[in-house]
Amino acid sequence: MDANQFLIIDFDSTFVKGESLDILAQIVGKRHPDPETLENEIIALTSRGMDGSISFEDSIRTRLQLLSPRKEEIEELTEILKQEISDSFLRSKEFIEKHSGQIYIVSSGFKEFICPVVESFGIPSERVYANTFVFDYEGNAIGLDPSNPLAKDAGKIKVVERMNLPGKRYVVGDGFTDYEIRQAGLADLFFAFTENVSREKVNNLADHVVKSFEEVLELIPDSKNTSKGLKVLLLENVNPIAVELFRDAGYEVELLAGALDETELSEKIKGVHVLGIRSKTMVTKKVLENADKLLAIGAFCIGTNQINVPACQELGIAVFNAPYSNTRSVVELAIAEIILLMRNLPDSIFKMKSGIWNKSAKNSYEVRGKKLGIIGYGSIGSQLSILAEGLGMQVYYYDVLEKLALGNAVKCTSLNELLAISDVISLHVDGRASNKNLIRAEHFDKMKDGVIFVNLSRGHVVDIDALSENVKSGKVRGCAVDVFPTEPKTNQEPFESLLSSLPNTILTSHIGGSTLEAQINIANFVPNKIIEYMQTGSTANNVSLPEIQLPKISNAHRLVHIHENVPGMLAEVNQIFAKHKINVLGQYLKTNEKIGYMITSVDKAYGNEVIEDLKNIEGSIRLRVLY
Ligand SMILES: NC(=O)C1=CN([C@@H]2O[C@H](COP(=O)(O)OP(=O)(O)OC[C@H]3O[C@@H](n4cnc5c(N)ncnc54)[C@H](O)[C@@H]3O)[C@@H](O)[C@H]2O)C=CC1
Ligand SMILES: O=C(O)CCC(=O)C(=O)O
Repeated sequence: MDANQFLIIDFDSTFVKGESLDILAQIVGKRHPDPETLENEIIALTSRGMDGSISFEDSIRTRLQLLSPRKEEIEELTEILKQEISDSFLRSKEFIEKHSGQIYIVSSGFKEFICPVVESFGIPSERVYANTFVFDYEGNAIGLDPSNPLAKDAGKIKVVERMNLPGKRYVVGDGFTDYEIRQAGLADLFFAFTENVSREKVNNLADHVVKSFEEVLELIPDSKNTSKGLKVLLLENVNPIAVELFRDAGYEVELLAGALDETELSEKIKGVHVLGIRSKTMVTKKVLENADKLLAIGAFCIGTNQINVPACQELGIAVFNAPYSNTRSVVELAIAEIILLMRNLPDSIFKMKSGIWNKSAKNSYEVRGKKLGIIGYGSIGSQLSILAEGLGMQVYYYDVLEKLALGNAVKCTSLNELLAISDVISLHVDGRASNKNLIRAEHFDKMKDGVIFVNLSRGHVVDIDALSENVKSGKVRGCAVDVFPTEPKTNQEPFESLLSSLPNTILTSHIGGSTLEAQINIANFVPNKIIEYMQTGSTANNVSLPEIQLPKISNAHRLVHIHENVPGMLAEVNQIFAKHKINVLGQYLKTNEKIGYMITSVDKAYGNEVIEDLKNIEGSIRLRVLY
């Protein structure tokens, strides 16, 4: 059992073999005129209270009135109960002692006889929630403390609500009132415990019916598998491998074929822990405001401009992408398109399909010796540079960052220099907002007459009207466009573009990265990064939070604290650990200009107070208990 798991155990007929008040009836019966009737009445009232056929409040009050036990009779009961501990609990004594910090007894019985029984298992009276007797001056129990919520119907619900345990809660018991905790949404699982008694009505409601405490322990989910109950929403038809990987790791996965618009996604995102998208889904501020559970976003592509990354950063949401998985596919398409356009093939193919035979060398050129200008010399641009050189092209490039020239490529010091020199221009910048209309009318004016123009980067980077005008005028002799300012959300939606009827023009449906190889690479890469992040806190390769990759520490508990990057955070967090006598085994903090990301491994389980204290530090953004 891990630090964020808690067991809530019933006492009567669960921790001990019988119903305490039934046993008490036998003891009290020794001084009663009609012991048999008393016993039968008590047993019947117990049973009807336990299976929910009368209210618990009525059941306990009537039983107490009938019994009126004396102090020494309660002491006698305690001694009997010590001998009546359920066999499987006795066998699990070592486990209970070891994890007693996470075990609570919640019973409608009485502390007076429960505490002495469970304390021998290391469970102190503070973790026993039960009724207490009210005694008269002669030591007779005349009632029960009415202010205790357990004296009333639905008492267990109130108690567990107040306990506010910070993690997974598992209820073990044989009665309807135990199930009610789960029904109220305050427990993750309810185990109907049938080692001593089996109540059909209760069993039917349980998540698991168990014959022993060992069975409970076997069925408690491995909390290191932090994915249990977590929801993944995958959009835009990501490869099924991703679905399998998340399902294998225990996530609940929903896969949709298309993208969703802002309104649809704002609704759909509620309750989702991990969102997977490709390039079309816009993760806007509004979507994030509705993302009540979101911990991570996977962009199953290179570009992340469709995601409001700064907002994710402020909310402590990790954003992962696949920075290299489809690079080669885009480069190959760019090469293919450059060759096709240099040979004027789109028009020749069209003519042939229309029944026109036109054997001609007009407007048909080799790529060898031509000048290729690459705008954006990142992963794609620089790989295109190598392949194009292999075909005999002379490569020129322009980038806003200082980039090492590969092979014989020549760096241009300005965009205008590149535009003026190139026979072919290929765009490979990222989709940052400032790149909107990076290439517009004034830039086409600066290009050579008869230039070939390729855009496989992002639609908004080129002014489509200007491109269209320049193709029509012949300034641009041919163009290939894979990305558009507005793209259909699904394959069922129609596509319209100004460019559709232009000569020597290749239009593709944003398929630069759509090869089987690339999609398989991405579908493996992104889920694995996210699963690792969810389990260990490792942010390696994410684009929103500071990056930390961690060594595994065994026999430790780990939590993640994401906070505003303000002075003194490390000290404040560690003061809290010191205050609670928790020893730090490993700690990693990395900051960027806005936030700090801190992972701490500690030597022992921490309770709600620690978590609350950490959450209450001014500037805390998010606290995740990993294990
Ligand atoms: N059509 C498709 O299916 C695909 C499209 N892409 C697009 O290609 C883009 C580039 O991908 P990578 O090369 O992997 O990214 P990258 O980040 O490695 O390279 C982008 C380069 O562009 C440079 N840059 C940005 N703005 C610039 C500007 N205004 N002028 C000059 N240089 C500028 C950057 O400094 C960087 O070196 C992606 O961001 C994505 O939008 C990526 C994969 C598939
Ligand atoms: O394959 C896709 O859906 C998008 C590819 C892309 O544009 C990217 O990787 O940035």
